[in-house]
Amino acid sequence: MEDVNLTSNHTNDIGNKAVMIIDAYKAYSSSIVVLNGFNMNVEKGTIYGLLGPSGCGKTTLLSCIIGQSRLDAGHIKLSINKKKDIGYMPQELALYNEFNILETLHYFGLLYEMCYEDIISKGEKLMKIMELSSVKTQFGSLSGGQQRRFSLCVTLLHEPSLLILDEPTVGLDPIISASIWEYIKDLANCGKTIIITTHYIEEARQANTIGLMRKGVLLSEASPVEIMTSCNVDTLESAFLILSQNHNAVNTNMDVYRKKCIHPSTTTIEKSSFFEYTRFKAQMLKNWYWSIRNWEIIFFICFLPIFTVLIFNITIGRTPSYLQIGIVNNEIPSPCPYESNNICDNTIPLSCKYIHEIENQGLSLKYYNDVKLAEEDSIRGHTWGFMQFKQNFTDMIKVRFDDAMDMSVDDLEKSSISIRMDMSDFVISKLIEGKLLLSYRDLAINFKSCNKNSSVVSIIRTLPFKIMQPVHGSFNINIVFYGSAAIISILGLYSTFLFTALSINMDINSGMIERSLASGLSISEIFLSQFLLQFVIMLFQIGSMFILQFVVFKHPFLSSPIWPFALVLLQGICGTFLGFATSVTFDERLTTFIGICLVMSQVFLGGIMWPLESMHSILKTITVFLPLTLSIEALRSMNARNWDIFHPTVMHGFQSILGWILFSITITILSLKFKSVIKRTK
Ligand SMILES: Nc1ncnc2c1ncn2[C@@H]1O[C@H](COP(=O)(O)OP(=O)(O)OP(=O)(O)O)[C@@H](O)[C@H]1O
Repeated sequence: MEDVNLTSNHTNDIGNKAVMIIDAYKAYSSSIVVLNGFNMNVEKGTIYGLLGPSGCGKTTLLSCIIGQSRLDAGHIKLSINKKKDIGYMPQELALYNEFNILETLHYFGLLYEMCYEDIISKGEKLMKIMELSSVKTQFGSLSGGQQRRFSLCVTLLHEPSLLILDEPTVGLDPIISASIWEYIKDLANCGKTIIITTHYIEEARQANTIGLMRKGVLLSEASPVEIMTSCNVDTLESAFLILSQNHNAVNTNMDVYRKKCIHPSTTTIEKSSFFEYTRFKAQMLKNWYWSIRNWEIIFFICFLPIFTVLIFNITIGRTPSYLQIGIVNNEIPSPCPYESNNICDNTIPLSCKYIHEIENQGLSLKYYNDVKLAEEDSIRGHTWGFMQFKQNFTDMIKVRFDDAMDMSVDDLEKSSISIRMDMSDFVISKLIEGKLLLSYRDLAINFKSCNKNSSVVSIIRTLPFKIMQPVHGSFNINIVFYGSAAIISILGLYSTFLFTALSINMDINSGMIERSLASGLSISEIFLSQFLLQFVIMLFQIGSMFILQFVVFKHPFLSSPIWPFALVLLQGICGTFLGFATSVTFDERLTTFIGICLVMSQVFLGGIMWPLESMHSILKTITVFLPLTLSIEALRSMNARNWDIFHPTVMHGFQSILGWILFSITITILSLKFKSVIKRTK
């Protein structure tokens, strides 16, 4: 919403006038000058018909009168100074299709600080006048004419003294239009002032005064009869044609225009206060109705993180089953015919003992008598590779480790296990490689129970490493645990961003925000109520993600839950503010693209797919400024390393997310200040 400049020396002492506009200027750009020295006077208790061709600036003018837009220069003086003394009916209906009539009346009534009984009695009276029936009917299911009449009911509900009606009869049949005009005339007789715009020029004959607007100025302002008499015609349409032809519009000289705009514009309408409990309650009530009517969206947003965490844990990091490798064992006819696999039994060949450990690692084996066959099967994709034990493998390996220096190349070859793998799949080939090494390690462990001096044991003990307990983490390393912090953080930020941007955009597109702001609601109340709704959803989302991840799927969680929870909550809050910032700065489509960019960049550049350490130093510096990079690292460090809040890594994570929250708030404030954003794009 644009701010409205309020200067104290412009009082609303304007005698019998309800509205005075003095020397008004307004342009959207150098090519769209809408008001160019515009003057207008509306007497109290009269109907003022504002006429002009489409696009001449009627809506812009009305929006300046109600304090939604600001003039570039000039003065607006009103006999009233509070927004709630104005009843504004926008050109578009700007009401929720999903709400029923009672809910809509209840919302707007509360915005105007009316009590429930008052809302009901006045609402029913108006409904009768406008010939509308059940209050339980959904607004969206009313006919076009009924919707327009109901929109007028909403405008009249709080009995305002100044009514501003933007094309109230557009698209209505003549009978309904006539009944609306009759009612408007009754209101004027009761002392209300009405400004009405219409495309139907002849309809405006019923107004007390008519203002003919063209190219940013008022061509004439008088009673319909006076206008027709002065032009010597008997229809308003002809009069308008003559006046337009006589008017020599000059192209606006922008330098002159800018000089005019040196002095600030003024208006006597007050800005809505920052916070008013009743209006906030109205907004919360609206959010409640909205959530019930759009339960699918609420359900999706609440369960999106749960569903994703479930899928993540169920699908990623699991060991692929039925990984088959081929075995060619020239030492003994395959498969090994031994009943027991006693590791200490020296009569069992070493190849059989090793094959047994491989089976224990969950790999399935396919035996071949010929290397050629094993190779062909592997090329066709029936196995992930094959290994070959040579003849006398056990004997040769003993020699290799007892007396390797004197061995021939041929014997050395016989003491090796040849492995040929399908390396086209990175994950599976690395997994099989790891399993083969692990089965070798297990073979070694099992041998410990046998003769410790055996030469075979010495094979196992050839590596000069003693692997000790890890500093952080466990031997049972898992990609899912690595991604744990990232998945929670991305869901925490993205789902709140999505929900906020979606609901604010829906409100902007329906025109509901514009209409509510004209009814006195403040931007702070809109954001606060949206934030509260979002906060409740966020608590549910984060709570359920934590329970699933750390209780059900037992991801490492070494720290106290307070700081990790607080960090994810801040990430959610950041998503909410980013949602505000983008939805008030950009339109719906751009907001969607920004959301997608946010997730993609975070996934690919934020150290989620691959460690940051592998990135080019310039890219690494850039990624630090993404919303989640540092806070994901902080969360991972708290959970897996038990680092506290004072550790620099954790501290930087908190600082980074707080910085992004501040950045989003700043963008929101700047957008609201410099752009007329709480408006549908025309
Ligand atoms: N937010 C905006 N940004 C840029 N241009 C705008 C904006 N709002 C209106 N305009 C332009 O200003 C001019 C006046 O528009 P406005 O809606 O005030 O006219 P109008 O007389 O109410 O038209 P209509 O009778 O068709 O509703 C139009 O050329 C319109 O395109």
